Amino acid sequence: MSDQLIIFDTTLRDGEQSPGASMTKDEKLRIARQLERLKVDVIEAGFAAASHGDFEAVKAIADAIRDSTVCSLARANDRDIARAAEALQGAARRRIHTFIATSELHMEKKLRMTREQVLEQAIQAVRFARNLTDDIEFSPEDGYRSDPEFLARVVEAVIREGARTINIPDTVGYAIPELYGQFIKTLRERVPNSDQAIWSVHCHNDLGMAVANSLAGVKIGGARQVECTINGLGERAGNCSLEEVVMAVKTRRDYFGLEVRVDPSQIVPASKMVSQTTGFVIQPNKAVVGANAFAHASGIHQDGVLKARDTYEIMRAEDVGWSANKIVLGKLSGRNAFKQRLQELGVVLESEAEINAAFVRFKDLADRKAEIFDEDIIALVMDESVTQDQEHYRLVALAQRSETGERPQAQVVFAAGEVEYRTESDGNGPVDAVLKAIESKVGSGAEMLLYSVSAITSGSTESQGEVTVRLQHAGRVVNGVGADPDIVVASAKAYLSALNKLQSKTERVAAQG
Ligand SMILES: CC(=O)SCCNC(=O)CCNC(=O)[C@H](O)C(C)(C)COP(=O)(O)OP(=O)(O)OC[C@H]1O[C@@H](n2cnc3c(N)ncnc32)[C@H](O)[C@@H]1OP(=O)(O)O
Ligand SMILES: CC(C)C(=O)C(=O)O
Repeated sequence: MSDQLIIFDTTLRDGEQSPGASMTKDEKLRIARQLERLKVDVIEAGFAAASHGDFEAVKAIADAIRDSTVCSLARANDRDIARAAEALQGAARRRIHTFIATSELHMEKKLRMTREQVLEQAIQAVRFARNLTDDIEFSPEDGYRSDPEFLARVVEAVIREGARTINIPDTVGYAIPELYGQFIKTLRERVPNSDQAIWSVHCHNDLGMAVANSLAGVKIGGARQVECTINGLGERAGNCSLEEVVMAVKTRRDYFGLEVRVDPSQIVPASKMVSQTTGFVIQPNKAVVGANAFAHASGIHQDGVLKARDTYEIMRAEDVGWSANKIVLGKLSGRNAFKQRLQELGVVLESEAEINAAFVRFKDLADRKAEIFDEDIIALVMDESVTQDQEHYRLVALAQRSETGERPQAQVVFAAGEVEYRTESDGNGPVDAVLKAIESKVGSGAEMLLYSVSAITSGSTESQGEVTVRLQHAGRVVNGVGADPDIVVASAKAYLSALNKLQSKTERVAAQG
């Protein structure tokens, strides 16, 4: 038996059957080119008989793709099969995939056909398709819920007619891995000409077992083709996810002993393209392609990964197309990850005491903010070095009240050396009230040349605000910077930081004479 596992991607056919995932011809063509870069063996481009648009999409893909086989699905009737063949005419390698349901339920209630009629229609369909092209795949729809004895008769007959691939779908995601694997194995043993075809699995994810079932079909059943989709897109709860099945086979080559042609470095680009095209967002904890798949947020894991990646990673982020793994700093992080990030940012803190003080402030910030970005750390360390060097004024507490139609009020407690001051004021806005309250006690007489606020971390209202205050007094100009998720607090810190600098300059001037 071959040790090559064929990857049959059906994102553009079964994936498109997800409600809301309909794609235009150009979108499908763009994804097909990415699937070719990914080196999937077969691209199921659509269902040519479904509509004029899908015919054109299958045709465009067949005309453009050179390195993967291009396939169209077709019901087991001449019209659908002829339409598929026509759309696929320009393909370098083409496949017609025809199907008909074989379970009692589907035959009786949906097709309203007897077993013998279904058997005959399957034979006629494959015979007709075989006259149009060599590469024919046959699927007994709802195969897993079909009577194995009848299923074996159908499969034997279509192989005799020239079907090269026999795909046994778990159409409604009812299978259990071990049972599905055994089902395929037993079926292969029952079909006398089974070795004249490649066996394939096509699993749906209704019970969340599509990948596990597909892998059992391979390992236990001996299937050598897996039908799958990018991001597990597909009818209802989706299909077997391509990225998971490929990385399982590659990562556990010791167990499966199989080769896949897929270039894993194209997985994440493909996943992003499909997500952006369909608007189906990828859950962060999705295996392989989720934003958190290679991210570490807790100190013990971060420490382990920094010392040896394989302590907590079984795959390399770069191998599947991420730029790198991620150490996400937050409240669960430890000193080692913090120090490493300082180093990466080129921030040099001289002593362990300085690092420890910055780390305490980092933990304090992390308690108030979900994720700490690089800019947060730089601001936090800058704040810290001012504090270490020259802190005379320190913010202790602050309260402010503003209401529509009322003048904002602020109460501030700050320390000047050993003495603590309580002060209050109103102002045009909450920031104005706070700064006026401080100035009313300090009486610096400094003129404010600049007040600016920026969100120093991207994306959300959770970001830290960074406030810069520039003061001028007696011919000297100083900048004070303060950062905090609350911009009124950041403003008070920035103002006090500028006052500290003014004061230390005053002291230096006084000392010099
Ligand atoms: C398990 C799967 O994913 S199967 C693929 C599912 N994908 C799709 O259905 C997407 C594309 N489908 C379509 O665009 C349309 O359903 C078409 C063009 C195929 C058919 O449209 P219509 O002719 O209007 O038929 P409609 O969809 O209402 O019903 C399906 C008909 O096909 C028959 N049929 C279903 N499966 C098959 C089959 N594999 N082979 C032959 N006939 C079939 C049904 O019995 C029904 O026949 P009836 O009209 O005599 O009752
Ligand atoms: C047509 C077949 C392969 C299918 O999509 C299914 O049964 O789920």
